[in-house]
Amino acid sequence: MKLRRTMLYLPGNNPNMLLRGWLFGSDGLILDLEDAVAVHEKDSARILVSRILKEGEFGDCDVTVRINGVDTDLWEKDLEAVVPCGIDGIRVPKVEGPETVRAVDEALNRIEKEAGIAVGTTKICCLLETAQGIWNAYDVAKASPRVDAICPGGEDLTADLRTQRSVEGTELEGPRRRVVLAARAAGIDAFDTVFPRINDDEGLVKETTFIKQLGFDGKSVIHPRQISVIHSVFMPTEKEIDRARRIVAAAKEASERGLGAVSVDGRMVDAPVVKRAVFTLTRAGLFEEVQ
Ligand SMILES: CC(=O)SCCNC(=O)CCNC(=O)[C@H](O)C(C)(C)COP(=O)(O)OP(=O)(O)OC[C@H]1O[C@@H](n2cnc3c(N)ncnc32)[C@H](O)[C@@H]1OP(=O)(O)O
Ligand SMILES: O=C([O-])CC(=O)C(=O)O
Ligand SMILES: [Mg+2]
Repeated sequence: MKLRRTMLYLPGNNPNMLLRGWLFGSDGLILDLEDAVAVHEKDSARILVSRILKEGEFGDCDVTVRINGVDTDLWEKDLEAVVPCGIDGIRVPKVEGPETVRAVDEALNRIEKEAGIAVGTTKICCLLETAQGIWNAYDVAKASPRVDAICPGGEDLTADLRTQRSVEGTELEGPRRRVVLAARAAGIDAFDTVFPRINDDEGLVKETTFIKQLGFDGKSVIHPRQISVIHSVFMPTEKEIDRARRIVAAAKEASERGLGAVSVDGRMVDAPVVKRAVFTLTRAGLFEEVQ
């Protein structure tokens, strides 16, 4: 079991960031070949990323690569360069519908076979950054068993919606709710978009608190200083952990004694309450207590 609260973007043309990115404590890394890389550097970034995947260090981070969009002539070359290196997954930008996922899935099948990697190993995280992509969120999430997460891409999406990113995030509220709903219906993870104001910790806490409440599992990150801020919002408080432990213990005892409903702190404890308590302990990293 592994938490995926923060995924740090590392520009694919920046050797310093690519080599040191794993040291900052994020749960995952996204080596980026798409929008962080200028058009004239696409080939050199692909070579650099592939080399660093082979020779670099990544600790326990979930390692993914954001490839270029399927509307370019770069995405298959990207896959061919990075998939044989043995990564956890790829992030596909600007996914508009299930057919995009199926095209990537087919290419992955071929590349994994040729590389002697078990077919299906490389997961797909889909970025939904157009109105059409958000509209098709559930179909995208179900398009291949490789899809293990979907996320709204707030920067591109606000451009497509003909609006601007506001401090309050009003313009992203509907898309975010739809992405979480689609992800949960499909049984996969939902990650939130990046927070672009790197020096605004207060704004980041506010946004993370909001997206956590909506049900997101984590957030993409552009700067190392954002990681601990997000982790602290996702970390349950001592009080929440204590209560969750007592709920799980009471439920266990009730089941051993053949009892149905029990109460903790004067509140009925039934199956959904236990489920939420287990989730709180999981989020606190107390995996052994929920086995
Ligand atoms: C809309 C989208 O598609 S978002 C995804 C694509 N965008 C990206 O990947 C951008 C990722 N982020 C960055 O490139 C940078 O954080 C920037 C350009 C926003 C700011 O960079 P800087 O001005 O260098 O920030 P700052 O001076 O605060 O950096 C402090 C240190 O953190 C390092 N750092 C900053 N961002 C990152 C990062 N994403 N990954 C790893 N290290 C980083 C810097 O290299 C610097 O290290 P140093 O002290 O050894 O020189
Ligand atoms: O949120 C992300 O992953 C970044 C992105 O591509 C966007 O916002 O357009
Ligand atoms: Mg984008």
